[in-house]
Amino acid sequence: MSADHTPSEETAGPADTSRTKSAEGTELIRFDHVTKRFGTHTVLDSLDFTVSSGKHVTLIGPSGSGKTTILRLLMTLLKPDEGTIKVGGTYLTHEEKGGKLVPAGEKHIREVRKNIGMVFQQFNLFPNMKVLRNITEAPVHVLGMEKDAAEERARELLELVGLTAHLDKYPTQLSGGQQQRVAIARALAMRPQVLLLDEVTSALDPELVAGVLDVLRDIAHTTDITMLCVTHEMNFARDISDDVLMFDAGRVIESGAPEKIFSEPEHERTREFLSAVL
Ligand SMILES: Nc1ncnc2c1ncn2[C@@H]1O[C@H](COP(=O)(O)OP(=O)(O)OP(=O)(O)O)[C@@H](O)[C@H]1O
Repeated sequence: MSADHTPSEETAGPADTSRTKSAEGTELIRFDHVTKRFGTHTVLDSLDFTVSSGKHVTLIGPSGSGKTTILRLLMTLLKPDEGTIKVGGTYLTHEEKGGKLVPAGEKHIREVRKNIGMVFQQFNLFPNMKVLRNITEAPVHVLGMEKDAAEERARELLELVGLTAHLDKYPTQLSGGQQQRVAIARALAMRPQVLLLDEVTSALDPELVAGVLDVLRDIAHTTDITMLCVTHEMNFARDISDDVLMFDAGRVIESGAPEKIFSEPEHERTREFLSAVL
């Protein structure tokens, strides 16, 4: 579903964000016949899609169409009722034991999930830790990074998100937009292969939205990280996406390059949705 993307040297920018380099264009995320129900409500209906390494893929569609559910499945905050999910060629939902596929255990899930970083609507920073420590905490305690190396990396990332002057502050001393930029730096500090962005500006005051989107545009254009993004910011989606997937009722009804989806949508539901949001 995701279009091929020609490898480009210019994507190897100042913040090399991938922990395990995988060749650009290889399959990084795979959903195979994934069904998710809440009670009798089928939110994802035998969903198939793939995201290739290095791509920026945006999920759009009406409220309740299942976009956030996809990100929550990838974060293993939810489990699918049917189907399988792979990240970097490894099952997230299952593991192979004795030649058989069995439901994944906690250890396996933790290992695969290290490849995935997520930024949520609410910034979810540790309130009792200063900005620098918010960013170094997981690399030190989860990846086992040396504290000095983690701090050096955190300083680089704070520069990337424009917050060098604030590293010694507590989250409550920052604006919502600044807190969200710390959350972005914190996610990148784990050197994930894929960054999941779930409506990261929807909890922000309008005047703070542009600053956060600019930082994400910069990351999209100067690093080789794969992005899977749910957003209602259509101009942002148009700017950063290699592929846009239009969801309706738990299925992808249309997909393609942003120029095609935004300018010449084929599906009536896509046209209706875009005319309501653009
Ligand atoms: N934990 C849950 N329990 C019950 N229903 C849920 C749960 N999480 C999501 N849903 C329902 O699943 C459907 C899809 O939700 P989801 O958040 O994935 O939609 P979305 O496309 O991201 O919508 P939005 O754009 O409004 O965020 C909605 O009808 C929602 O109410």
